[in-house]
Amino acid sequence: MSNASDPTIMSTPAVDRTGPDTDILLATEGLTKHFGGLTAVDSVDLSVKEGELRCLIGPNGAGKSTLLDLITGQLESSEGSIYFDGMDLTDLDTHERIDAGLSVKFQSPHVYEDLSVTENLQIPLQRTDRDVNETINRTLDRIGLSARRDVQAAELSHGQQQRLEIGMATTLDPELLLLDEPVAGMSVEETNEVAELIQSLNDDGMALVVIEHDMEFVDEISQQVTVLNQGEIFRQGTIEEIQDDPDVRRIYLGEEA
Ligand SMILES: Nc1ncnc2c1ncn2[C@@H]1O[C@H](COP(=O)(O)OP(=O)(O)OP(=O)(O)O)[C@@H](O)[C@H]1O
Repeated sequence: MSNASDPTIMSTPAVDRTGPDTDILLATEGLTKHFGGLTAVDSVDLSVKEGELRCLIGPNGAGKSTLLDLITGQLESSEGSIYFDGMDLTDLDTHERIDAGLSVKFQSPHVYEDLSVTENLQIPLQRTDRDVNETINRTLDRIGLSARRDVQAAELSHGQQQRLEIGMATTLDPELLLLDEPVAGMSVEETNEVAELIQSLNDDGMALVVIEHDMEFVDEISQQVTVLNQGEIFRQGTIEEIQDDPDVRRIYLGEEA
């Protein structure tokens, strides 16, 4: 989505940071969140390029989920700005951010267990003029649940519920999908299925930010990695650079440098 035709938005700095003249899709600037005396996210400048797959890692309590909640608007920032696709999202609510092209899947499944797989997928399509049947069929194919389309969501395995929720988060083809620990508690087979799904979404051009603890999974899916520690960006680089960095091993893996 682009607002290049809107002169009021063109005159804002957001367009310089994430607009049509740059390949940066999301940029946070000085993003900060205080909880009382604790600074959970501390002056974070995070950039995500169009079509990029970036993993966000870091020790427990590093601020990963808080950063994701600030980007989606679930939490209000204490300081700083969030730019996305030429717009300043900082003061927009979550629904407006979704309309702008952001989507999120939180850690635990939020599917409607009493509804069928297809009925769950219809929920995000209520406000769209898309061809619902075509969109649902394409999504079912993408998440590998075509054969289970009429099954109640309560009957699905944990891994299938997670894939259904990724399907719900992607029916509207967001430009950026944020995933919080998408393979937590999954078997190896379920983890591999989600890895394939994430890669196919990325192959289709979707940018993703994935919070993850499982380094094997990060190694499998990731192009770029950001390490958060004590609310700050500690390192950024490729998975190889991050894995070989002795300071990252010390803070993240608990090893001595
Ligand atoms: N609503 C809240 N009120 C007060 N403190 C909070 C709140 N949410 C998070 N925190 C604190 O902010 C810090 C960052 O938490 P956050 O959950 O973002 O870390 P995380 O990197 O996602 O950790 P984990 O990997 O364990 O999920 C922690 O010290 C946490 O206790």
